[in-house]
Amino acid sequence: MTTNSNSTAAAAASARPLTHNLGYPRIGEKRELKKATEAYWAGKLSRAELEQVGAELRRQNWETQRRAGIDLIPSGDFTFYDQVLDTTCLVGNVPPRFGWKLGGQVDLDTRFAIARGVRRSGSADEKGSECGCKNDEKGSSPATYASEMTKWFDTNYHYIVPEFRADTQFALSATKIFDEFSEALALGIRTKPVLTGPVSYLKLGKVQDSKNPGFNRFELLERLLPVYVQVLQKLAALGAEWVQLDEPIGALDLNDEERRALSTAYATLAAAAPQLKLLVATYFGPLRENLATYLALPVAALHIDATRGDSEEITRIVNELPADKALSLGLVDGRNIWKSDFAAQLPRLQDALAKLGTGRLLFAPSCSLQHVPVTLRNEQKLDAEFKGWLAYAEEKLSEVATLRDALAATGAPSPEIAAALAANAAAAESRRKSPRIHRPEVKARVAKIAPSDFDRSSPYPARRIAQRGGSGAAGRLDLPDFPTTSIGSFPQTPEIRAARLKHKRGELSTAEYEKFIEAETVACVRFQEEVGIDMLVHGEYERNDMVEYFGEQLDGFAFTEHGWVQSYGSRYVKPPIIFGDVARPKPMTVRWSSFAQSLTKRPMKGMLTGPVTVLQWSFVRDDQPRRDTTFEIAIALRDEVLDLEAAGIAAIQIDEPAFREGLPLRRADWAYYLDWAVNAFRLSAAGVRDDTQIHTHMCYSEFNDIIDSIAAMDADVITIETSRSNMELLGAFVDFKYPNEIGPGVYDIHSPRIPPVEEMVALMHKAAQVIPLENLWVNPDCGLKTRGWAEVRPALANMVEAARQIRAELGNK
Ligand SMILES: Nc1nc2c(c(=O)[nH]1)N[C@@H](CNc1ccc(C(=O)N[C@@H](CCC(=O)N[C@@H](CCC(=O)N[C@@H](CCC(=O)O)C(=O)O)C(=O)O)C(=O)O)cc1)CN2
Ligand code: MET
Ligand SMILES: [Zn+2]
Repeated sequence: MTTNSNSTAAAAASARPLTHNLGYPRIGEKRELKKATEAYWAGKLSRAELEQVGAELRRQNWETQRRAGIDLIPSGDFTFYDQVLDTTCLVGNVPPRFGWKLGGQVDLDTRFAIARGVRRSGSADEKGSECGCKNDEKGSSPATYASEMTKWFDTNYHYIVPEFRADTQFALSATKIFDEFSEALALGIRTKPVLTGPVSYLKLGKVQDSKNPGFNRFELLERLLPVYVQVLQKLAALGAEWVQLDEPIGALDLNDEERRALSTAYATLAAAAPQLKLLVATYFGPLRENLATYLALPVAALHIDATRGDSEEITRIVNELPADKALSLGLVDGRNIWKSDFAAQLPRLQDALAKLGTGRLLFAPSCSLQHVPVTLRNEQKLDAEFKGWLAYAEEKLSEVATLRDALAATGAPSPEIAAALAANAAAAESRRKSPRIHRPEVKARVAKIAPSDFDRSSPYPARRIAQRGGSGAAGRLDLPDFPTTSIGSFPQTPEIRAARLKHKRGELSTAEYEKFIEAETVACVRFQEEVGIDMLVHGEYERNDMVEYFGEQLDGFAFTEHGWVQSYGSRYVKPPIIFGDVARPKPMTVRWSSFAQSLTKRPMKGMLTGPVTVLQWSFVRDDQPRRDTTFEIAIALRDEVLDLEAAGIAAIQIDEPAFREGLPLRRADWAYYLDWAVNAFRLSAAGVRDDTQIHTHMCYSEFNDIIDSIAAMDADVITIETSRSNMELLGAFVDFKYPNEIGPGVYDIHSPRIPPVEEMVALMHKAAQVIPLENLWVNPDCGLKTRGWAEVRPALANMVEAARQIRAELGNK
């Protein structure tokens, strides 16, 4: 059996740095994992068949990485849902409400239950019923709601939030990490198992303990460490040589206690498993004031993100790294799809090599490759020049190996290496010089932005009168008190997705496809009228995704066929690629908004995705600041907003659900971001007349610390997600005295549950205590695209009834 530990020896012998990888996408190049998982949930695939798909994906991934020239290949990075959830199962931290008892093994169905909740038996678990935005799948029984889900750092990936209580106990409760190591070993690959580190695990979770709400979860470290010790010892016994522990919290603001927890944890772990080489990985940002702590951890190697670090810090690390430690340089960007620029990297690497020597240097991508698509091989439709600029996961691994080979070569490089370097330089040059990237007219428009372009003509109180009337005058919109509306999308049924696929394949003409979408839109408008909603939406049936759809219509964006990335569980996104200056060749949404408005006398809300969200959910260019790209998008959206207004649309929603996610990981960097992000939104919105109502929508909570910036966006109406937190979120809006109109969500769209009228009335009462009555709207938490009609019909009918009751009780008209 040839195992990869031989390559460790080989590397030492030939004195070249080791290559390794932190994690590989598990979804499969054709989304095999999604299809199998959803089939299993639907009862169409057996547990054994699902496990078989998993095993096959792991085998392929390991083989791919070996072929690419990676010495230390990860295991344990595969997961059927989420790697943090896998850690929860490993350490037996299953929340008590799932009825699992410490001492047993956590099986696959319990994993899925934690992630998705358990419904009352008998309710269909259909494909479209998963949560749409962020959170849990509260089943009909309160004992079985899912664990919360939240954003993984500043990515569009969501992890399952660990829950802690004062009485939480841990025990080794899953064999997955051992099984996968042995599985790979049987294939001749001695992998490097990957675990979420204990301190990040605690930091990224939250206390859910009604008896001890103020409990400090770091007190659990002592109880948690023995399980990690057991895991490490068992891995060592199975033959592991290296183990990777992810502690990405190094990129966050940490307090002294958290830093101490890192020191304590690794002192314990290193002492308990002296035969193992521990590699602690941090990524997504520089270490700053956490640097000394990480440098002092008693481990074999420290991995840092060299694509997001600052270069002075990296130089310091190279110079100050203790002699008993190796440095893993994450030099190939795991968060973007661009090819590396070797010429820019090699000098710095040569310097690191000269200082550290081959034995103390490892090469890797910056972070797990789960944030990029699998392989470029299947992209048939990208033109050769453009494709030549890109690297997905598989290609990034080859880059790591090439960089190592180029550096390890003594004397003249081999012809292969020389050719690889030349090809890389040619690609970089072609991209730098491409006329497709630079559009002087776009840059000229950005340069011409005037301070007044960020401001509406009048302040909100005057706009309010123009829009909704007041002081005896009628406004442009005839709305009752507590107007009802929805957030935009209606159910994206399998029929709609199937029709779009047929259209894409050329099996359905554009005329036929549009006729089909029109019919769906008509039905949606009729439904909203019948149920009695005041401000309508067209349903967004024509959209595959709220970002990809705009990417497909804007210049400067490319879209891919297979560029899927996991967003959460079995839900994936295909982020468009922003490669050049952004421009709008023609109106994007006017056709559908006008069509929908023509069907009804009620106001039809135009529906756009905001500049920050488009940026945040795309792969972005790395040759200009994010701010500049966002302003280009904002100008394109501004033109669209004005076209909608000219087409007679009286209310336009500009969604910014990723506004919070875009916030830098370090508080010290917030002010700069908030300044340009707010301005980008204002630029997109401010061109309209006073009587055109601008809405925005956000569905990721925790606005408390940025509420003043949200107010500064100056939307006339903001709809936000609040129902799950029982309106807790509104606290921020009260303390701050949010000046404009607000629709706090009263219907949790992440759940298949139909909210009863009384419940929504009660939520409105809560909101009415803290928000001026005349500012309140009634709406769901988010769009309805992931729900089914069977739930949406009665839920919206109940919502309208709730608004009627509130109006009768508290309203004037
Ligand atoms: N970009 C983005 N990020 C976001 C969100 C979002 O809406 N968009 N919401 C938040 C939560 N994240 C989410 C991410 C994905 C989905 C989601 O529903 N994804 C769909 C894919 C959406 C899509 O692009 N659909 C395409 C392609 C659909 C498809 O798979 N078609 C089938 C065939 C159709 C069929 O028969 O089902 C195929 O190609 O094989 C379309 O509708 O055209 C999925 O994984 O199932 C929901 C929420 C945060 N981040
Ligand atoms: C993730 S926010 C979604 C907003 C969008 N307008 C929708 O309703 O789907
Ligand atoms: Zn939303």
